Amino acid sequence: MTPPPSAVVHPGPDLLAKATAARLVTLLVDAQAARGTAAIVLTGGGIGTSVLGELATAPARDAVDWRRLDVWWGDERFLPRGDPERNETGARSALLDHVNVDPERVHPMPASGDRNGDDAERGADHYARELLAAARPEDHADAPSFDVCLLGIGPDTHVASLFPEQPALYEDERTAVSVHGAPKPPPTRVTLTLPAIRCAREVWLLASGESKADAVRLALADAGPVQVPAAGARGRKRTLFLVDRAAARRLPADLVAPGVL
Ligand SMILES: O=C1O[C@H](COP(=O)(O)O)[C@@H](O)[C@H](O)[C@H]1O
Repeated sequence: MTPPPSAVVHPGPDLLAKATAARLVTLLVDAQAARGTAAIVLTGGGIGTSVLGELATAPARDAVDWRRLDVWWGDERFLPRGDPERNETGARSALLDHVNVDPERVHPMPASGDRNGDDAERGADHYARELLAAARPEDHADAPSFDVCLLGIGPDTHVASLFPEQPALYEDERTAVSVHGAPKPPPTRVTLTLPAIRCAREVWLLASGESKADAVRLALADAGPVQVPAAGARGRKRTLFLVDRAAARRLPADLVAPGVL
């Protein structure tokens, strides 16, 4: 059974980003010690990219063997490679350009105009095949058992590019799909599905600022994932909400350590 989620509240966005980066160093070092390699799923968005920036300058960052890290993305805006709005572009300039990753182990999602042209559907199928090729028999799934999947939360409760009530949320087989008509620009995207996200040992949901307070409350309530996608993003071993005070403002007191809010 999937363990229930828990929440850690930090005073503000800066400490949230720094503390999450420190937590990531420990998780990746532990994963490499246990299994030889580690696999992370990156997110875009404001706080997600700040965490990557903090990881690039974290004092213990070189305790991680960056050559033995597999890097995946939870979603991507289907735009040309190098477009500043792509999550990949943000992750490269915040972190990946500053650490010694093996380019063969970095798996960006498809871009418009690359080998699949402007066909986001074909691009998503290609990504699903890459995930399948990386899965090992012991994963018992069509995607690897990522050590950690980072996800930002939108004010509408979206995670990755899974927006409330959209068809991608009904997907129970494919691990990556295209999204058309996303309510947040750009309208065309590629995203991991909930079954792929649930392959992760740990899912960390990041939220900062008052505009996320209702979304965080709903994501921790017993809401259905079609209405509240963040409520469906759960890790096999652990689901952690890493939030700042403003984003935690509407959480029930029993979910927050005394004196934190
Ligand atoms: O469009 C997206 O938005 C979410 C959340 O972004 P934020 O700036 O509100 O934190 C992000 O997690 C997702 O990866 C991205 O494509």
